[in-house]
Parts: sequence; C-alpha cells; structure tokens
Amino acid sequence: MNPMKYGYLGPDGTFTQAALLAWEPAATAEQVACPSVDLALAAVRSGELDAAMVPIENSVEGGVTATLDALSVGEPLQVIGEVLVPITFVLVAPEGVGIDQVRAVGTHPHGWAQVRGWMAANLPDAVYVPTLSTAGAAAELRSAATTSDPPSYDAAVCAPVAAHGLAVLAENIGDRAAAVTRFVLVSRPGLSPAPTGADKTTVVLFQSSDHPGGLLELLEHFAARGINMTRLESRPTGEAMGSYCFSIDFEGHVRDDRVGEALMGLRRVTKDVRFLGSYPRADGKMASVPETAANEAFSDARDWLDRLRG
Ligand SMILES: O=C(O)C(=O)C[C@]1(C(=O)O)C=C[C@@H](O)C=C1
Repeated sequence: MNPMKYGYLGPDGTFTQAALLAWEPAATAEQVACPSVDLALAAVRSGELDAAMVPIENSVEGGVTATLDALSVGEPLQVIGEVLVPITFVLVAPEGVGIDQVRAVGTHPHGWAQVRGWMAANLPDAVYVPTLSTAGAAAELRSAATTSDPPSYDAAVCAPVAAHGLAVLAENIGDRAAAVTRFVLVSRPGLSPAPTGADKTTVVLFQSSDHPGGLLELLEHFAARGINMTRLESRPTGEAMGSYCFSIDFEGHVRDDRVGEALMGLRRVTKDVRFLGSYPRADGKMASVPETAANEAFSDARDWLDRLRG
C-alpha cells in the first residue's frame, strides 16, 4: 500500500515541519515540502496530497490570514487535528558577517512580527525583506556564495534547527518568550475524528445581510447553548468593501448536542455556514460545559417535547 502523503510549508527547518513531525500518525507518511500554504492546500484539494499541516494562529501576531482565507473559499476542506509549537528565533548570517554589518534581514512576515521589538532595539536601521518561510530565508543565505542570484538580505530570522551551516549572531530574539503557533492538519472532507470531550470545532459564518446587531445575533447562538469560543476573526470576503465573514473556533464537537443545536440555529440565520471540522484539542483541555448545556439536558428536553406531542 502507498504511504499517505502529508504536505507542509517547506523547506526543511520550518516551524510547520516541526508541527508535522510532532503529529504522530504522520511518522509513517511521506512528507512533502510545499512552497506556500496556498499550494499545500491546493494539492490537498486536487488529491495530490492526503493532508497538509498549515499554520493558523500565533499567540503574538494572531491569525495567519493566508490559511484562514484559503480555508474560507474554494472546494471545502476539513481540519482533522491541531498541533501547538513553541516558537524561538535566532538571527543567522553566513560565516564572517558580523552583527554590525547586517543591513537587511529576511524572514517570514509572521516571524518578523514576533521579533520587531528586538530588531528596533538592536538593528534599528535594518531593512526587512519578506520571504516565503523562515527556513527558506536561511537556506537562501547558505547558497548565497554559490549562486549568481544571492538574496537581497545579509541575515535571516529562523528556528534554531534551520541555522546549520550559518553563524548564529543572536539567540532567543523573540519579543515574547512564551510565543506559540497553532497548526492544523487539513484533509478533504470526511468523517470527523470521534469526540473526546476536549474538542474544538472551526466554522466560517457568512451573514445574509449587514444590519445593526448582526454579529451579536450570530454570537447569541453560542451563548444560548453554553458554548465557549476560543478564536473569532472577521475577514473580508473580497466581494465588496465592508463585506466580511467570521472565522470562529469554539469548544465542543459536532456530535455534542449543544454544538449541533447551535449549528442548526446558525444555518437558519446566515447565508452560509462553512463547517471546517471538529477535532481533538492539542492541549487536551476539557470543554467547560454548564450543566444546562450537557448532552443529558438536551435529551431530557427532547423527551419532554416528544411527550407533549404525544
Ligand atoms: O516560516 C515558517 O517557519 C513557518 O512555519 C510559518 C510560520 C507562520 O506562518 O506563522 C510559522 C510559525 C512562526 O510563527 C512563523 C512563521
């Protein structure tokens, strides 16, 4: 049997690869480096890959918009798991380049956002050059001596594992020591992993009209069923100025009664609910469910209604 094919934002040494390496079922899979999140997700949609690990949220910089937007439109995809990776950064340069010679620094935009304070304090005049990944920025520096097209920066910000073959000019340069990025494993739609009691569900809500209290009306469906949200972001749909959708993660599984009831309510009052999956939480934290929103409370109420209806 052919091994499963799992994609990740490459090259070797990215934080996304670290996330895939931490995902146990991927140990026996073929792991394929992809040049961007968009291309990784396109390869899942076309069937070239079985699944892809992609960054979705960072504790310092917030949502990874490339991922949120690619999941919100196009052929549906499903999140089947999540991984949390602690983030630490080093500043690297080819041997012989001192920190006082650094004029420009290359890294991924989410990497740069997490070292901005350190850069302002230590290299205030350095120009920032965006790259497709942190490890890609370091790889370009490694090949700089042997290529006719060297990068336009002389140092890179990357994970310590991506520093090989380069000199480390500074360690632990992240502005927040406890920075964490959350990654999700995405596949084509299928069955959700079984409920564990410590699950999350991800949806994208498209409003049917823009009116006062519109967002509040959507959120009431979570509040009324005792559902705790863990992330809420509005993203432009791209259709017109002011047209937004809401990308939401909340505690619970589509098989939990309170979640099913909330999804049915949202389905009635929105233009579209894009269900992006229910999956076990990486931190194993059990959902906080008020007694009145437990499965038993819903089945009691259903039995009562059945009796009333005879
Ligand atoms: O460039 C990488 O190493 C990535 O895996 C991407 C990414 C991101 O998109 O947020 C992942 C984690 C870090 O927070 C910075 C960059």
